[in-house]
Amino acid sequence: MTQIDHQIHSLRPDASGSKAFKIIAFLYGIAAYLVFFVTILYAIGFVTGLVVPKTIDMGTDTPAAEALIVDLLLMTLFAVQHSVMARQGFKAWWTQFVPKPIERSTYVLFASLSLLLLFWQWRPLPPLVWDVANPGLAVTLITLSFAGWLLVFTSTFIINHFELFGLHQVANHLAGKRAEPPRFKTPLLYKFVRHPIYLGFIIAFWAAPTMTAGHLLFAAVTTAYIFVGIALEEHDLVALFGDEYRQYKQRVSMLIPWRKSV
Ligand SMILES: C[S@@+](CC[C@H](N)C(=O)[O-])C[C@H]1O[C@@H](n2cnc3c(N)ncnc32)[C@H](O)[C@@H]1O
Repeated sequence: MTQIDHQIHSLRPDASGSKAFKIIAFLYGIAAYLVFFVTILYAIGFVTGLVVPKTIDMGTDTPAAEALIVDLLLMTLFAVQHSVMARQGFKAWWTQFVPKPIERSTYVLFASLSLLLLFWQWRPLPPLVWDVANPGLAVTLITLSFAGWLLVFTSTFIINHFELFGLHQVANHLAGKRAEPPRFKTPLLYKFVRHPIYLGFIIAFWAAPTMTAGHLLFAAVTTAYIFVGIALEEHDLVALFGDEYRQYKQRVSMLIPWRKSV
């Protein structure tokens, strides 16, 4: 058994546990999923500036330098939490304390809470970088942004929405089933790009008719973080799936379907 095989084995949700624990774990999984769902809906409003009470261009009036530091700290907190807790080594360590069936739900809950903290504490940076005056172009950009969010949602369902957000694991545990080990998949959009979810986020963050300095900071830092996240994720995927993933990387672009990219 390789080290990775051992880690995967140790991450599989345990089919054991009392009925009461299984029910509590299931309810916890549903609660974590609902928190995630509210957070992602809020994220759409936060970035597009629509519907929600506090958007990326609202918040406490703060001197620019202070706003820059606060916003960078909030994004760093999210990036560190999101990346560190997703690594196989970290999962193998913390499942000594967190029951395996609820490991993914706990990850989803922590990621959602750090995003909610970002939305709450975000400081606006109002200077305009661009403001599209042409109504047709403005509508095209906002439509493109929603197309980005749609790409994110669709891709999660294509790869496995309920497993990504922990519901599959708690439902399996409740039913007394052992989870299957992770499988390499290239369904639909994954045949054209390796990271359609991340592509959707990039489109959603950049396609804005009004781009303030604060929004630009958010789009630039999250895009940089996505590239770091891809490097870390692909390192793990190569360790998990070996040549299958190496060949996939050679065959299929990272983000842009019509251009072979690394
Ligand atoms: C948030 S999803 C993002 C998936 C992909 N990077 C994207 O942008 O669509 C991250 C999870 O998907 C898994 N994953 C990514 N590509 C995969 C593939 N081709 N087959 C199976 N799992 C994959 C990773 O191991 C990780 O647990």
